[in-house]
Amino acid sequence: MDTNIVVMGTERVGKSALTVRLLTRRFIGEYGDIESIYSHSFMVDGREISVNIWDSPYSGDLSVETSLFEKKVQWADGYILVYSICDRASFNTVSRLIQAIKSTKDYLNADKAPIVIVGNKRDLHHRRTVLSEEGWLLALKTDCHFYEVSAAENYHSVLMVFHGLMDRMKDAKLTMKRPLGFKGIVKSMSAVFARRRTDSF
Ligand SMILES: Nc1nc2c(ncn2[C@@H]2O[C@H](COP(=O)(O)OP(=O)(O)OP(=O)(O)O)[C@@H](O)[C@H]2O)c(=O)[nH]1
Repeated sequence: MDTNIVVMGTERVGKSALTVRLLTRRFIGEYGDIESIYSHSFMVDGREISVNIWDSPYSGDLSVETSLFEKKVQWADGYILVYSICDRASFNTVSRLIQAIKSTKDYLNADKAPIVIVGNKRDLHHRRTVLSEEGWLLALKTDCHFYEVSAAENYHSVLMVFHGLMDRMKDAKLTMKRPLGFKGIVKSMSAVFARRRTDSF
């Protein structure tokens, strides 16, 4: 059984660091800007769930009409929206992303979207510009889960983020949705790269 998760947020907030931490338990420091879809298996309630994780760079354009954004929203069963606690603009973007995902879902007449908000770089608390309370409040207002983590320092808190999302998806009975096989992944990726060649999004 496959389920799809997309990781979104502005540049340099640690999307790749979180994804790589989950997959390898390691923090390697620099990740480049390669866009990837990874596969990973989770045990949830004694059942193995195969998850495709799309580590996706920020396109800057959140309009519902944007086909790439719409494609990501449509592809995913759950969303991890990342900001850096040292970067207020990245927090504001997460707030806009939540609205954009919700309106895209409405526009597509699709199911409710399980979303987890992640404040990353918790180890840099001396440079913090976004309070934990602001993250909690945003989550409360938008009916999302919230975690503050450090991909640099800790594997378990990162694992909690993904498990938290899986639980929400299970509650929404979305893990039973359509499978996306390898062909589907390749198709999504080639759509992304085809668009990249013609468009600087
Ligand atoms: N101190 C600290 N640095 C982090 C943490 N997570 C990521 N970084 C650093 O932040 C920078 C950006 O991390 P990436 O994982 O590449 O961020 P990204 O969001 O994937 O960036 P783009 O690919 O540009 O969209 C790198 O230098 C990482 O080492 C963290 O938890 N703490």
